[in-house]
Amino acid sequence: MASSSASVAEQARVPPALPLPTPPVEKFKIALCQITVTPDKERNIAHARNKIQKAAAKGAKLVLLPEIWNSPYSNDCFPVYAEDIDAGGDASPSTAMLSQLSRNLNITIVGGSIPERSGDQLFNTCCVFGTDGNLKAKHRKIHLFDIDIPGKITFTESKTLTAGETPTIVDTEVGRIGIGICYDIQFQELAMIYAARGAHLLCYPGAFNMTTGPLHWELLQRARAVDNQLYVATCSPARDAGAGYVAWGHSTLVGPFGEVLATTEHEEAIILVEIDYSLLQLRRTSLPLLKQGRGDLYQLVDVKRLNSQ
Ligand SMILES: NC(=O)CC(=O)C(=O)O
Repeated sequence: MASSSASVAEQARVPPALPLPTPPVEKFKIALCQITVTPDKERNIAHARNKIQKAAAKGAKLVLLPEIWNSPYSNDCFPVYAEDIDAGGDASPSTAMLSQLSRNLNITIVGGSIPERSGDQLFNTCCVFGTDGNLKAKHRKIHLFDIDIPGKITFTESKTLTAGETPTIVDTEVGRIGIGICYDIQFQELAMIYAARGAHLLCYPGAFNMTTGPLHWELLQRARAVDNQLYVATCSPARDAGAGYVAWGHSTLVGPFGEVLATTEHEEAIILVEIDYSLLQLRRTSLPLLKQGRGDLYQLVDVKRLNSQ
């Protein structure tokens, strides 16, 4: 808790120019696997397996999957397709596959998201596996997708899902990665906290829709990247125009100047692209935003860190 001698803001203040940790690798290939999702869960798992193997064979050291890749994206399906990730094994065939592949292929996997059952609650959860096959982090979507755009789209994830309570930043063999799921990208403070904690890359598995997709998908990714001067990767399911929820697609990698480095349309695709972390420091030297922030006028407060002190 905050002591009386220092204000809450002073205690939780995030230094504007936290030194960037030295990443374990400077350059590597990331694969964004924009895959089709069907009502057949076994097929979805086998299909994701196949695409991850293909990506690794092409040299990917980090593979990113879409939001809700083992199930259709619907409140009716979440309870039916949900897995008990903590129980593992047969209780979570989707994450068992990711764990096995990350170990066998010696790659890091940011495993999109799947519906997770934990006791009597359901979450929209992303699992990160290291090259040893171990679960390094689990991010439960913090901001549930409850929106109502009249005549366009209404969706209420909170009908079935519970929101996560923790930002997730993880040290992997391919750098320090901050995780968000889809709607989490709308909330700039989450990305700012990750940047302040030294993230090199933000990964957002997402399934934007046909209204917010064209308006916000690329804009938000570029905004998060340019504001925080880091890489931002997104991965969507491929579009199925006949599905109840139609995904926008357009999985993308954005660089630390806000530049789109690679993207695609809405069909199935594996986007393979190089990340060069040496650009992070270069861009931050050219454009010293982090040093120039006016901490005397405004500050970012890391409430989670403050509460754990
Ligand atoms: N699945 C989502 O969270 C979708 C979303 O954020 C959107 O804007 O579309």
